[in-house]
Amino acid sequence: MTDAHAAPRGVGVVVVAAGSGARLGAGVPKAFVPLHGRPLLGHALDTVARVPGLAAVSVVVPEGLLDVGSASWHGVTLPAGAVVVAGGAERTASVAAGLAALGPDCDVVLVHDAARCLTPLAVFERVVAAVRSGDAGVVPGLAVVDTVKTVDEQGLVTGTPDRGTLRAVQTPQGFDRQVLLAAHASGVDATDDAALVERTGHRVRVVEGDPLAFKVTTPEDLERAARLLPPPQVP
Ligand SMILES: Nc1ccn([C@@H]2O[C@H](COP(=O)(O)OP(=O)(O)OP(=O)(O)O)[C@@H](O)[C@H]2O)c(=O)n1
Ligand SMILES: C[C@](O)(CO)[C@H](O)COP(=O)(O)O
Repeated sequence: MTDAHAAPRGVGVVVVAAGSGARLGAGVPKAFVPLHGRPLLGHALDTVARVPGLAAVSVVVPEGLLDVGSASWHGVTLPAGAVVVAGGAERTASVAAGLAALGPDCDVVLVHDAARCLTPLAVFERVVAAVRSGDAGVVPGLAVVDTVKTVDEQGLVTGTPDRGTLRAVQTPQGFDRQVLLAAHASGVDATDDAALVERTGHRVRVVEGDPLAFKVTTPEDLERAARLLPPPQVP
């Protein structure tokens, strides 16, 4: 856990962008689909570059898009010093690859979905502040507005959890770096990084998320993002 008495080092951010985007069905990997003329990944990185205390960034992309080096890499401007690495077949493997590529200068790590490309900076700041306050893991979340049912394989309801105890969680998810490394060392797959940390017995806190941190998953989500993002300024 981050030592409250040691001088804090910086914040590292792993941006996962290696998914195929099957549900979006755009014909190119989702993070490289344009939104107002620029890839979702570029929009996500605009905000990552403004995270206070930023010390390292790793961007995880599909193997076929590792051709970094051109001035405008698939229309994406990388934050200074960012490294680009290949992802894995599942999100967990992509996060592990990005985590391994982060430089030594960070003690707090944020894991962020490129697909949550409109996440406001304030969410990043809330997550970092909570990790720095001593929580091993911190996730942004929103209260659930629908009643949620658990079901069996036949679709029969097996229970109705108390809605007041549920949160729909988003990214960036923030962690003490050593805790996240240990959690990923298990090699287990999970739908988010906090679940891996929870399994190691560490405390994970939920802070307030933001509706703008929604994940672009379907064509309708992409249309919604286009409506929400102010159009680019024409000189
Ligand atoms: N093997 C994978 C799978 C997902 N991701 C990233 O994890 C985030 C959340 O995943 P999701 O929205 O499910 O993206 P896709 O896997 O691309 O979507 P789909 O399931 O529709 O193919 C995205 O930024 C995606 O690029 C990744 O880096 N590596
Ligand atoms: C990490 C995540 O965005 C938190 O809500 C989510 O679990 C990713 O799920 P996906 O199926 O990989 O999109």
